[in-house]
Amino acid sequence: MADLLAVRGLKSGYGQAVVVQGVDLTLEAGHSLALLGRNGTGKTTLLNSLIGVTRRHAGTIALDGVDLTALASHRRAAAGIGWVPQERNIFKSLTVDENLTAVARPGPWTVQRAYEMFPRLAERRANLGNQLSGGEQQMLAVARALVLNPKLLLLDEPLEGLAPIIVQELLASIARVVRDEGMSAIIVEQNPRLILPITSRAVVLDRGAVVHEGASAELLADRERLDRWLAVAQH
Ligand SMILES: Nc1ncnc2c1ncn2[C@@H]1O[C@H](COP(=O)(O)OP(=O)(O)OP(=O)(O)O)[C@@H](O)[C@H]1O
Repeated sequence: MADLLAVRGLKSGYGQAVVVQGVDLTLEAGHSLALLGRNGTGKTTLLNSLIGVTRRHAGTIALDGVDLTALASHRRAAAGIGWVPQERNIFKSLTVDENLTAVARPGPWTVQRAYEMFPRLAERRANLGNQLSGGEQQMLAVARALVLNPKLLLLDEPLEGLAPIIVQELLASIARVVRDEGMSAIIVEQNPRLILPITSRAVVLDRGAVVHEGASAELLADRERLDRWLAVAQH
């Protein structure tokens, strides 16, 4: 099958600083990729480089056969990249329902279907964005990206800073979206044990370079690698 995403020799960063040090990355349609690595290894920078908000020094990025390399970020979004940054971009003065209907574009991911994935949002549809908890805001941010009907969803640490019970609920919703519904996605996450069970592929970054690429299930079972790259103590 042709790759949905093809990144070749990508070097990118901020100003003169090169953070992503020559990354090759591919993802087939219908797959989800866990992007792992210790703090400061360039996970967010790589994700931001796909949507085009960093400085590119070298390399190419193609989505579904379309070369995105020279495109501005809004044109990459129009080409099919749905981006949920760490800041959870939502309209705080609009209701949940308005947040979704304001941005929805035609496609399989309707507002109704987003509510099926995130039942808590359906309950909160009349609440304003600023009346939602952090976890609910994150659910709304993901749902907003979905109803844009992207070809590829980018989630940057969606579970960060959330209470454990909300982490489980959000993770279950993300699993429904990527594993059961086959939405192609790249998910940045610190904790491999949370994200590897719900993704099909895994990439580990170290100092801006890919040090491992493989099946998520394989990495989850590999204590030595988890410990070496991610310092996950396993007992
Ligand atoms: N806006 C920026 N300007 C300059 N340098 C930055 C900027 N954002 C990040 N960096 C630097 O780039 C490097 C990689 O940061 P990045 O946020 O991509 O790592 P990360 O793997 O996502 O880490 P974390 O898990 O802590 O979010 C770090 O050294 C960081 O200081």
